[in-house]
Amino acid sequence: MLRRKCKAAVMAQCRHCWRLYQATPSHMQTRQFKVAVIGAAGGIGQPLALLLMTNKLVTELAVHDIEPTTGFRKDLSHMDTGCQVKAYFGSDQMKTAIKGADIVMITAGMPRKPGQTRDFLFDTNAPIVAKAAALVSEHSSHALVGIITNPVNAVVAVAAEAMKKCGRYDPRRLFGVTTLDVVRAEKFIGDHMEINPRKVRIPVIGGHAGTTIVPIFSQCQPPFEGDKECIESIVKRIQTGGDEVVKAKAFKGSATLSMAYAAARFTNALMRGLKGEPGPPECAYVESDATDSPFLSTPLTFGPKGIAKNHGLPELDEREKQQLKVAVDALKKSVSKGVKYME
Ligand SMILES: NC(=O)c1ccc[n+]([C@@H]2O[C@H](COP(=O)([O-])OP(=O)(O)OC[C@H]3O[C@@H](n4cnc5c(N)ncnc54)[C@H](O)[C@@H]3O)[C@@H](O)[C@H]2O)c1
Ligand SMILES: O=C(O)C[C@H](O)C(=O)O
Repeated sequence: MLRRKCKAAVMAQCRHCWRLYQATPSHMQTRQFKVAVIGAAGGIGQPLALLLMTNKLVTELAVHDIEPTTGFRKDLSHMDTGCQVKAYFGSDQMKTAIKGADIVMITAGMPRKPGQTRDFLFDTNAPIVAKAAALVSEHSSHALVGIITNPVNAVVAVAAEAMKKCGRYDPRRLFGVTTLDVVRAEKFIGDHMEINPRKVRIPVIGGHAGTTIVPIFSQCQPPFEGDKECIESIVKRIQTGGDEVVKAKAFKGSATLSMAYAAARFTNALMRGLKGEPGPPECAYVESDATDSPFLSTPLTFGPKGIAKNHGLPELDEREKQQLKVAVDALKKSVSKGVKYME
């Protein structure tokens, strides 16, 4: 049947002044996105869900946790943002939450306590990530997957192996979320230079733990103002930002609100890519051939299939080259640990 172009004008009422205005009929609106948050009832999951509810690109939000999510969903469902929220809980419902999702953000798993390293969480969190990754492969293989769960450096490799086992691994679609390192770098540099942190752009490459976090001050925009000692002290603060929060929260978890903010920024960048309207490059931990480490965070431009362009290593000064070398040695071990776990 030949389809005629619909010229119908739909009148809608402005919620502020009550005047009628011409609106786009719903069948002509551009398709927007279903995002699933796994581990949604947790410290990061709840504020992330809240931020995603307010993003106009998200039309369906699926919240899943092993803990009940019904009350949390009811709460979100009263928001007049135009995003429909659906709740799922228990291991059996994870697949339904994931089904048809354009983006799956995985934040399920244990956070660390003072004195623990992120690596300490591996045994608990690796099976959770492996299961979620396998379900994405089986039920929504086109989805872009952001892994927030620690230790990111190792569990992203776990997810990749789980997807390979299902025969559905696409390296353009799997990301370890390292945006919090970028957010911290921009904030600490902005404060130091007494400028708005939102005006700062700096690539933070490597991984997401201690010395694997490599902020590239030589490429900071606007150019960084400060001496070598000053750079060293801010680098150290970015690398230990997570420890700073873990210590301050004193056995009540790790970064949740700043992480939710960072994850919402990252999810928004992925959605802009899916729409074919990418913003500036964002760093994330992805399969990479830029160094000897099979995974590395570098600046990426997103597109309809995930990574449209991996910009690879930025230009590095001598100090940054040394830092990257240390990072790559550690990352190779973390990735091997993840791969071995899935053998
Ligand atoms: N990538 C980063 O920059 C970054 C930053 C902060 C925290 N993290 C990590 O994110 C993870 C979550 O942190 P949090 O503070 O939200 O922890 P949390 O304990 O508050 O929340 C985790 C949630 O995951 C749920 N969960 C556990 N197993 C699950 C499963 N099998 N299926 C579904 N849900 C499950 C729990 O019920 C809980 O609600 C931790 O591993 C933490 O280390 C990463
Ligand atoms: O430090 C942690 O354990 C959480 C997270 O990785 C962070 O950087 O804040």
